[in-house]
Amino acid sequence: MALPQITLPHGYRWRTLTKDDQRLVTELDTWAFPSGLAHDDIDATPSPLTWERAIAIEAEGFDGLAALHASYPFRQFPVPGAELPTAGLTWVGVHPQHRRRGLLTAMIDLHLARSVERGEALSALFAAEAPIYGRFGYGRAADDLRLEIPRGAALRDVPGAERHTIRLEVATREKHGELVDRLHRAAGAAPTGIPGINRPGWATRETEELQAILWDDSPVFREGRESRRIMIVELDGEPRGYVTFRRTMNWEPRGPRGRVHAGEVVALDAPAARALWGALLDLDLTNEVTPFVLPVDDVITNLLVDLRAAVPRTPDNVWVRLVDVAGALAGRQYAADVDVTLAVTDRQLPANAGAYRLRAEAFGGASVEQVDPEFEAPDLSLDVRELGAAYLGGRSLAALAAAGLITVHPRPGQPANALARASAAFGWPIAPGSSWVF
Ligand SMILES: CC(=O)SCCNC(=O)CCNC(=O)[C@H](O)C(C)(C)COP(=O)(O)OP(=O)(O)OC[C@H]1O[C@@H](n2cnc3c(N)ncnc32)[C@H](O)[C@@H]1OP(=O)(O)O
Repeated sequence: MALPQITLPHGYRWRTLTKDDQRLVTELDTWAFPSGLAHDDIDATPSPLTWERAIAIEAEGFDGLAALHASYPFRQFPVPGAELPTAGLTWVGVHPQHRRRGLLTAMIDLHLARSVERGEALSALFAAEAPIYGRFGYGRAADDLRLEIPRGAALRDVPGAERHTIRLEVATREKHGELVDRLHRAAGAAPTGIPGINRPGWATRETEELQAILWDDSPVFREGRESRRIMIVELDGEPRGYVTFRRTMNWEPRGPRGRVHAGEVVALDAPAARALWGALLDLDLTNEVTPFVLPVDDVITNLLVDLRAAVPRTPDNVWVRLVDVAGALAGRQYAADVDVTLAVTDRQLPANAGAYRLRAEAFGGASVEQVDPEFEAPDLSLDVRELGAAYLGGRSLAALAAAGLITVHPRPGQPANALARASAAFGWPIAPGSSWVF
């Protein structure tokens, strides 16, 4: 497929990539993200890339690649009460010799143009550095929770947890791939068991490449940790949840100080979650459990008697950009009835700029109509970046307005507060978040 016409700075040209370019990609990638690993070791592991979505930049008189970006084709990216085709921007890197010349800017323009062509209403990403992507219309849409939970930390009781049993095995795709995929999807589709109330941002590994990298267990990437293990919680022989983990050992004068590095902690209901966490917090020779990323409202926040002792931190998780504002607004559900007109600015995608009247029923259908702001005065004015931040339901429009990032236009004689109503509608009962970094 021909690339859309996006101009590069003088002396640079676009280059498509195939899997035969793996070494070039590794060389550029280790310039952008310093790594002590040998290139042969990196190339021996599966690549997560969907090659036809990986685009590089070459420079005149320069060996190798000057820059690279790619995206994952998420066809079912969860948004509040629905799923939307989404381009998961990833592997963005510019060789340090070519930085700050506008190559990232050109790559984002190309990425957005291709996303429009493919009909992807959203783009989502994890940011290597938080200040990079706001200028391109991405909003910080979700946070995640990092914990360091002391071994044996007291947990609240949940009736029925005691009926569960625990199985511990070495994790392999052959044995656990189907189970993990099924439970992960089910936990994202209905984290509270209420049909339709999903976890926005809970991306699944939709491609074969993403499945392959998930299960790869090359020793060079383990950093002294053991091979990947899995703990499965069962009720009457039926799997109800799992956690993947690796332990490290540390013998200190006061005794063993091992650590459990938990990958993904997933359970279908509260009793299963209580049983799983109870077992995870009770592994011999360890004194701490560090889950990788958890949703900020994960059940563990309410099960732990002393959350403070687990030193909670909440860095940014998924960033979201609306590629098609009308399609994205109509493509999610809302938590309250709403009728609001939004005036949206968008520097990179001017076709998005305009006024949109959004009408939706709580947890039902939504419709969006582009209107003439001359005749239909907007209630709120905001940039596409703020819309991205609020889109998954994890960041309140009212809080963004309180920070001066959204302008509210009061309507004379209308008592209802459009900001409060829109804020309630854009929220969602379950916090957004992805359980893995893409
Ligand atoms: C989704 C992902 O893959 S996240 C991974 C991102 N990659 C990395 O962090 C790897 C290391 N860094 C890099 O490869 C590069 O420095 C990049 C990709 C961050 C930036 O690439 P560049 O080609 O230098 O960016 P470009 O020249 O287009 O800069 C565009 C603007 O962003 C700003 N910018 C670029 N990088 C950063 C940063 N890390 N922090 C803050 N601002 C930044 C520039 O100053 C510039 O601002 P201006 O328009 O006001 O002048």
